[in-house]
Amino acid sequence: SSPVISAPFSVGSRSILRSIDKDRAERTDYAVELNATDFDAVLKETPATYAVVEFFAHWCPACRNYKPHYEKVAKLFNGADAVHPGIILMTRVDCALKINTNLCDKFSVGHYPMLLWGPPSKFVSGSWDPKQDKSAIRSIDDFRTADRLLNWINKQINSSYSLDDRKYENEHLQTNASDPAQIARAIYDVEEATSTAFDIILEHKMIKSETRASLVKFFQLLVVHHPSRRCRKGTTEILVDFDDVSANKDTTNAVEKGALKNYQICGKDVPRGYWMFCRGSTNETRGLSCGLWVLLHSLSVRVDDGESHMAFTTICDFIHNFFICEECRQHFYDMCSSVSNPFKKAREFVLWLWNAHNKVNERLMKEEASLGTADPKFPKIIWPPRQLCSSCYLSKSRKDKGQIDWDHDEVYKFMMRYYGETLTTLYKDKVLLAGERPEGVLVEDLVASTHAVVVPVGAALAIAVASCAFGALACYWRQRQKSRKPRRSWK
Ligand SMILES: Cc1cc2nc3c(=O)[nH]c(=O)nc-3n(C[C@H](O)[C@H](O)[C@H](O)COP(=O)(O)OP(=O)(O)OC[C@H]3O[C@@H](n4cnc5c(N)ncnc54)[C@H](O)[C@@H]3O)c2cc1C
Repeated sequence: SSPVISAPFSVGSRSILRSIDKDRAERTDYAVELNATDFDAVLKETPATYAVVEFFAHWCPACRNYKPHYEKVAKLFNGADAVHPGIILMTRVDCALKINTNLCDKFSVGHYPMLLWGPPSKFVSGSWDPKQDKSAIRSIDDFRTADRLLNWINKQINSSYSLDDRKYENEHLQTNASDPAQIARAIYDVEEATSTAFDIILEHKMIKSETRASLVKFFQLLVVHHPSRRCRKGTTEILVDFDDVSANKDTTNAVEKGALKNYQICGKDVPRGYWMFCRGSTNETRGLSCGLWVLLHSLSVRVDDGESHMAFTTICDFIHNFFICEECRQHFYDMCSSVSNPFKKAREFVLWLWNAHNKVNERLMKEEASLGTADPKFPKIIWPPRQLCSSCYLSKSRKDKGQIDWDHDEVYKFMMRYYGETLTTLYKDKVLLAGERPEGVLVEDLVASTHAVVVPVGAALAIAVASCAFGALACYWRQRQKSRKPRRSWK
């Protein structure tokens, strides 16, 4: 029988998906444009050691002329193909936008463009005053050309970056495709994809009585296995209250009333429009759909044998009901439906998803080539390439026959490493746990340092009651909770 429930609606297309990505991320530029709503969040979360903020006004001709210089430097440090990633975050704030007036005032912006430099954390809820002697934030006084700006930076941090620096590029491969360490940065994309997907579900009013169960199941999967701690935490909060906000009432009504809008699935500080691993070289490519794939793979490598088939149906149902790209849902649905025997081992599920993704890659490879819609920097490839995992290829692979002989044991090992160990929460627990929490709920207790979840008795019960009606995964999950020792009692 089919593992998925039937689609109750028909929305979306690839173009919608792309326009959403486009709306959400201005990705033609390397410097990240921030505004008063995301300034603190982005600077707080960036893994970079230093930040440059350019305050400008979009009407200012000098700023327009300066932009190519600033971008030249930003290109070295920002984006998926940065030559020196993770060191300096280059940003800009348009002070001509009303929303940014206070922000620009706080940093004493008196002329355009004006550039400030400092550790990202110092900009968070920060200010700058030219009269202030001792400030971790400094004004950059020599930045008129790309060369001069880079020189100024080099002097600050004793570096010798050059505008001519080039990353070693394999002839056929993208730099990020051949560097296994890059996936560690994808934790941000997985968070952004989770948050964006949830927003889309709400914006498009996709939670209906027919789809509700599949969302709850997916949330349960996220609570236990999402690679980001703060997404596990946020999802738990939603799940604990999900019945209150949506069950026993008309779900659509509850959603329309905005009850779920108050919940932020990965917390309030998740950066937006900031795809790191999934940043395309044009506005129309990558972003959300790349982030979703990475999320799905990172879930697949975290489930146990006993959960594998339920995780599979949960993901199939979720994509089918909630992925806004119609064509994608349909193709994925077909692949899900062709699985006839339940998975017994997590390995089978991991490899199924890997193979399904490669089937999509193979199809899109041809389609994008004929339509000219490929991201020139990230053409589709059959994955993983040899450069990433040479042992995944059996030595006698018959490349000439257009066929790859995979060593599936090696592929499995590689997937576990790549999406498991390497892709994991980077930030400090303390910072996360300082966040607000709903009254009486010690949500941090729900999230242990491993990917297992430790739930205080009350919360376990609340979630179980809210979810057990929806199927085996919930009950299985509930049992897992019961068998774990609560760290602190529920208050
Ligand atoms: C479930 C789903 C179905 C989709 N179906 C369609 C469709 O039918 N038509 C369509 O036009 N678009 C579809 N998309 C979007 C499309 O697959 C890509 O996500 C999008 O084109 C962006 O491509 P990308 O270059 O960022 O790489 P993606 O394909 O998004 O991959 C993201 C990253 O995952 C890694 N990766 C690549 N292949 C594999 C693999 N086999 N196993 C594990 N990791 C891998 C790579 O590091 C890659 O950069 C779908 C997306 C999803 C999530």
